[in-house]
Amino acid sequence: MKILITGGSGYIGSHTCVELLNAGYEIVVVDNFLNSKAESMNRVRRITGKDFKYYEADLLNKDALDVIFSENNISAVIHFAGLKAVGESNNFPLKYYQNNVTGTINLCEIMKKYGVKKLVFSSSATVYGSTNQVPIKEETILGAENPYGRTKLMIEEILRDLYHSDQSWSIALLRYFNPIGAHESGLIGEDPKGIPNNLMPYIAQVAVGRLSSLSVYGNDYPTLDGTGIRDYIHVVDLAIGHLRALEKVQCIHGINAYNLGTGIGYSVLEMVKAFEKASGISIPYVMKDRRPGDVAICFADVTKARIQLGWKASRGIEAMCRDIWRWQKNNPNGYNEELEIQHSDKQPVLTKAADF
Ligand SMILES: NC(=O)c1ccc[n+]([C@@H]2O[C@H](COP(=O)([O-])OP(=O)(O)OC[C@H]3O[C@@H](n4cnc5c(N)ncnc54)[C@H](O)[C@@H]3O)[C@@H](O)[C@H]2O)c1
Ligand SMILES: CC(=O)N[C@H]1[C@@H](OP(=O)(O)OP(=O)(O)OC[C@H]2O[C@@H](n3ccc(=O)[nH]c3=O)[C@H](O)[C@@H]2O)O[C@H](CO)[C@H](O)[C@@H]1O
Repeated sequence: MKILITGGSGYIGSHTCVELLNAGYEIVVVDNFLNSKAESMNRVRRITGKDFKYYEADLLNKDALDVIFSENNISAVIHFAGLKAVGESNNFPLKYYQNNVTGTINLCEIMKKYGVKKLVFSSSATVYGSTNQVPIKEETILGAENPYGRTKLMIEEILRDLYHSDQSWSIALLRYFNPIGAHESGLIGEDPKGIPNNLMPYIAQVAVGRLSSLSVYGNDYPTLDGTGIRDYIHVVDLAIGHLRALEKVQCIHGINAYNLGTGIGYSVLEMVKAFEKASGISIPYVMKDRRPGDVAICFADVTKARIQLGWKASRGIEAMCRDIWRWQKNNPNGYNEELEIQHSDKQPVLTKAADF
């Protein structure tokens, strides 16, 4: 029995592949490589010493999904595949609804056809909108502020309807806070296309000389130093959270949302200092106006995941910064540096990468 990982070549997916393989699971990956490189799959093999199949295919192509399910004995799905850039989603909402929502509906239809009803879904703290009640509990009223966030909210609703129509489904909705860091091998990590939107990849690219200085968005928030506070979580802790959620959906029916964070908030300037300490490199920054749509403080109440999944993040910001730096230093241009990509186990191309 195999676990299908959609979007498994991406940042969080590749780290989860490592943890699944290390825990003895057999996996199969589907990704269209729209926002990732196949090289991450080679790196996962290098880290784990284990082999697995991956398919270059798009969730918008239902026939391709059908082939994947027919060729593999899949018992459960971890569904990462989706577009995730907030700004881009404002400019191209249809692309986001099409990719994220239709892609998920296609996946669920094929899962249903093959009687696979165990699903772990990548949701986001973005479904809490601009709530200012912290720590944020799962019961907080939901409301997203941009098309990306609304795709996550809609998918959560669709999955709730699906469960209510057929209670033999088991679904975990994992609401990630701010995933950062990299595998301690330095072989896989976050490799954003273009200029990073998010804080830590931006800082890492300043450190490695790809960008000149960080813009700090707002120093007049009601926080200790005026800068925004977030709940940063090490991507390996997050990946392990998926294993616990997978175990949960394998033994109970139902649909449940879980916050995956540390429960601790750090400000932008605290993160800059922590990164400087871990890397020994000074990060020049300039204060700018607030970024539209940002909240002052956002961190999770993680009690539910601790009690119901038996999961708790264990890595602190020192480890997060150290591991980002190791990844960035060893791979200053992300996965682009690898000249030769071996496709030994790559499955036939089932569809071209989406061309919206
Ligand atoms: N990274 C974060 O800060 C964060 C926070 C909250 C939630 N999430 C969610 O977690 C998931 C994974 O995020 P990530 O940071 O690893 O992103 P990522 O972009 O690195 O990984 C997503 C992967 O999905 C693939 N993909 C996208 N659309 C596809 C499609 N239609 N068919 C096949 N493959 C497709 C991409 O090529 C990519 O490899 C996403 O759903 C994202 O919305 C991420
Ligand atoms: C607008 C945006 O992308 N929002 C996404 C981002 O939220 P977040 O805003 O929580 O993450 P982020 O990494 O973009 O920003 C973290 C903090 O750093 C600040 N900052 C960020 C970048 C920078 O160059 N300078 C700077 O000061 C920012 O104002 C905030 O206070 O990540 C989340 C991950 O859970 C969700 O996916 C959000 O939808």
